[in-house]
Amino acid sequence: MTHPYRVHVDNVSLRYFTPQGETQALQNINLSVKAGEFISLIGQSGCGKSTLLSILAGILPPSSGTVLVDGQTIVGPNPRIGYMLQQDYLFEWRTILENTLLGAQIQNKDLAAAEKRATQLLHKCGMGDYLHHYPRQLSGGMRQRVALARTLVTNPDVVLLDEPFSALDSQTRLSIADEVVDVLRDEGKSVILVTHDIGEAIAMTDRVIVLSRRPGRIKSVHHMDFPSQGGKRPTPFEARGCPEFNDYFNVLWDEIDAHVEG
Ligand SMILES: Nc1ncnc2c1ncn2[C@@H]1O[C@H](COP(=O)(O)OP(=O)(O)OP(=O)(O)O)[C@@H](O)[C@H]1O
Repeated sequence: MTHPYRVHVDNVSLRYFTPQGETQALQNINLSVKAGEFISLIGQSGCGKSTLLSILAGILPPSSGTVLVDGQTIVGPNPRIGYMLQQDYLFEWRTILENTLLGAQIQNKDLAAAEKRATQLLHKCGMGDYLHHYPRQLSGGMRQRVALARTLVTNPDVVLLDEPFSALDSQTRLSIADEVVDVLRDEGKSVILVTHDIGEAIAMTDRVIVLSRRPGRIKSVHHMDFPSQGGKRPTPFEARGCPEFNDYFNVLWDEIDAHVEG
């Protein structure tokens, strides 16, 4: 059965309970993502972006509401959902290929098939010459490319990206954004990106969702429509050169800034 949306967040709220008291982190979040669509979540620090991503990943149960992937309720970590974090968490004693295979081993997948896919993915991510290197031999950008291949090796339908480039220098960020988007679009994934970088959200995703100050609610939704270049959406780097980029930036800046004013 096909569902109109790959991911559907239905009225999700989350309240943290600690010895210091309660924190209402998210309130009545409704959101859908189509197959192959890229969205981003932006908002002030503490508005609940990472909390929402943890709920989507199935590692934090919502206090109320549900998350569905193709109509199926997410009740825990799910192989259909891949999660790429700010830190790459590569194991230093495993080669690049062995690191990439990790998820497939944990999920008891056919290892010969997984090795073939891992090798293909590493080539696709520009790491084909480094299969038998160790993480310490790689730059930060190269390590994140390996982390992407590792996230994709089990072929999840949905990929969650939590500030995936924030540990990288600005030049590397720009080039890796192009490569990551290229691989994820080519693989047909649905992507949910959390970032503090408004430019990254505009350049990389089809829709930017602004969360309000805590408790996080959806404040506004913005479609990033760029004129196609050669029949395709411009790459993140090309998008930054389009006049629309500055227009979107100003709108989103105001959205977040206006919010600070209260
Ligand atoms: N484990 C926890 N226990 C209690 N409160 C928490 C916990 N994790 C987060 N919070 C609180 O919930 C709110 C949302 O936090 P969250 O980390 O999701 O925000 P964020 O938008 O991702 O922030 P940032 O942009 O700074 O990473 C914050 O007020 C935070 O202090």
